[in-house]
Amino acid sequence: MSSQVTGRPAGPGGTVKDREIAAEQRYVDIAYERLEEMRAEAQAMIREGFRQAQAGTKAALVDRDAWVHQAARRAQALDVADDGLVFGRLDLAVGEVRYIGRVGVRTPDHDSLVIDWRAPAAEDFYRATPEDPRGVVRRRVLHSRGHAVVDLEDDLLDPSAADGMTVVGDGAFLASLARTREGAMRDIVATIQREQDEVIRAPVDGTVLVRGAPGTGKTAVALHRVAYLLFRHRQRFGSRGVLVVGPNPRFTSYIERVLPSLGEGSASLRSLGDLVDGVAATVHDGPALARIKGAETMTNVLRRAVADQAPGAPDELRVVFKGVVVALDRGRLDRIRAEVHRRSRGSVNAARGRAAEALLDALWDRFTSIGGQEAAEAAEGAEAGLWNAILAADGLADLDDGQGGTSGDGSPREKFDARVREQRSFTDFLVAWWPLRGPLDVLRSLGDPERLRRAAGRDVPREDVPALAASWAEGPVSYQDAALLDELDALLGSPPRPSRRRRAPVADDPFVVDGVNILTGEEVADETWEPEMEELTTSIERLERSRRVDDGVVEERPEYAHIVVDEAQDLSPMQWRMLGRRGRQASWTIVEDPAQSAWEDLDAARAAMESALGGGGERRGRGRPRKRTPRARHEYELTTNYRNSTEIAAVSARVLAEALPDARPARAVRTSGIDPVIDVVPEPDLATAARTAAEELLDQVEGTIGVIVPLALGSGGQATLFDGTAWDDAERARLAEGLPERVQVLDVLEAKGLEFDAAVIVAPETVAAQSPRGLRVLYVAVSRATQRLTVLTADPHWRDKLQDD
Ligand SMILES: Nc1ncnc2c1ncn2[C@@H]1O[C@H](COP(=O)(O)OP(=O)(O)OP(=O)(O)O)[C@@H](O)[C@H]1O
Repeated sequence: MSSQVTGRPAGPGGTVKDREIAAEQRYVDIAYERLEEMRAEAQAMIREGFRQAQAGTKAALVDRDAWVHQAARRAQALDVADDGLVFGRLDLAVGEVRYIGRVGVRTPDHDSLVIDWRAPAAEDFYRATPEDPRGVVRRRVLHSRGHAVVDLEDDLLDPSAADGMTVVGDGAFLASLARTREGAMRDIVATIQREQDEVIRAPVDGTVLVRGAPGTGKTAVALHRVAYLLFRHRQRFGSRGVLVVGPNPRFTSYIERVLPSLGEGSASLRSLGDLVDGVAATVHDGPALARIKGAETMTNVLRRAVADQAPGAPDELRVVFKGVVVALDRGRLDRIRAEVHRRSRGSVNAARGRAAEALLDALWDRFTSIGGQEAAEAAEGAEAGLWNAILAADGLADLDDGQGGTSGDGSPREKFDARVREQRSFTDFLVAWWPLRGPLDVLRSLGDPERLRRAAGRDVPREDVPALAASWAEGPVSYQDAALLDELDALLGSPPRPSRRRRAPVADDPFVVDGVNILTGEEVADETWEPEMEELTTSIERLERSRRVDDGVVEERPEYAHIVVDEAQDLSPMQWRMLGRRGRQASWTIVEDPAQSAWEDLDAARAAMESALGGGGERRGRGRPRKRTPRARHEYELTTNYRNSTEIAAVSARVLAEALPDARPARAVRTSGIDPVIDVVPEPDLATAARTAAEELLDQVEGTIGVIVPLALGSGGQATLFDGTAWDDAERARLAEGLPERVQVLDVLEAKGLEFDAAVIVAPETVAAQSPRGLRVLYVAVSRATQRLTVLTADPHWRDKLQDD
């Protein structure tokens, strides 16, 4: 066996490596040429499709539609291959060579030039190891800049079969891990490791649960799995949608380029704070409030809140029928409301019609019980008698039609209903007494401590009511509130949206007031009724829409076919319910690290997660509840830390040992030779010291620097901060003032899932003390940096805890 190793001078062509690079470049050039042709073909197909679509009949349009759609997708996918089209090569023992790349490229005769990384034939690239070479002799990674191959790295997997094969490499993979972080996550398509690939290609149905310590690639892997699912099961996931949920908008903007760089722009990326349309949470509740708001018992509180009398609702209903005044008092109205709520589970707004019926029933009961019917008949009889006398005197016929002396159609009850419905006093009452409410109205109404006390029952300790009410009375919506708003939305049922197809006007409908049907909230057309038109959504239309998606306008769907939940360890039961409603039939990918959990009651969160994954959660939108089927579960653990240097990983391992003595840290693979700095600073000087540390780091690293401070706990009964520094927005802005953009000042919760070249952790003792799970939150903070870590503490014990013995 002989194989050459890089670096040796190799005559006029440069080093062995240079020659190998040149050879690969020739192949890559051919692949790019073909890619250009394919791109031109796809563009031509789209142009032609649009041209024919404009001219053609509907049937022809549908026919053409499919291939236009295909072509458009193809063109989109080909666009992303501009950078690093080919990144891998496999030399198989059978003599076959396979090139692996971002997209598949074929010759006009359909021979494969480049295999898409997600295709089955590419699997060996990620799975082969020296212990299990799977027929691979050499695996080569090509590093490119644009179209140019700039470096190579080989793994010899089966030396016995490598006769004459050149092997080059100098740790380019490890070097790539140490690269500068530029504030956005990058795809790892060329260097996915075997254990990661198993997750990416895990079975498509059921739930994939991935655990791993910080930096093991959980987020990266989850995103690559989305690209894989969309590639291999486009029909299922592309049309019904994939949702990726992260902890906060900072995180979603950190990861948002990964999928487009893999050619997938169609997944919806949302944070827990903006998952509900129209809601953008900006603040975190302090731990005490978050615990209350996140607990599943909140569902009881919210149910009671929507069933309570709406603010400003009238206490009495009065109508007049045939001169008889019929009234319902507060007690009676309360009983009616309770009964209607009991019968209208899940859609309070849509129950207004039922409320109207119940009121009419009660009014009729009241009318008959006070002898109104007889009084009305007597009055009618007297009136008719008088008329008959007048008509008889005039020689005209008797008014009596033989039907009992009353005029008009229907039974007495029907007449009663019709007359009452027409009365403005009835319709106005209905609108005020059973208003069509939005989730935020209801939540804000709980800002009234008295109302909240009624709704809270025994589900919220009395002493917590004032702080809870204060947090809802005014101020911004918090992350936990977003889940409550979603719960309320499910309870209330969205008021029906005005339909695109306008309804035919219903002549004389008493529930239509000022052009709006007060039972449904729907606009009712007056003059311009259009008959129902056949709806035809073409791929061309969808394509237009998906362009908007690329521009950042992603439509929220009521439900998705697949949901990815990142940082799942932090979800409260109420947040799981919010997700469950969006994935009752979905398959799931859940990534988490229980050791990083800020949530106190992990067992309750687990139970809520199981319920969400099992299809639990009320329906959003309409439609019949679907049958639940047991979900398969596939569990994986990622064990290698690709983010932190071994030196930084050692500090985070010490925090982990404090937080969870039995937990196992991941194995870091890259040693930098740079020890973390742990300094003791007097408390009042912490902010200044943090700024100075950030300024020093600006000279030491090229990429991003995160200054991670304790939580700014706001109003609402939470603990405030230790003396000296309140880490609120103003203080943070002061700290960041004048520093370049690559320095970010953020709190420990915002830092979730992010990474920086360098991190400054301020006041670990405060972070640890801010909540019962403070040590785990600190564990998150110290595991953010790739190259350099500075910790500033006011407490010498903390230096001793974190420092190497
Ligand atoms: N196979 C790989 N090749 C190259 N880089 C990788 C690989 N796997 C992970 N990384 C890099 O390691 C870093 C950490 O990855 P990621 O953020 O996905 O980890 P995580 O497990 O989600 O961490 P955390 O729990 O802290 O959020 C990222 O910069 C990612 O690009």
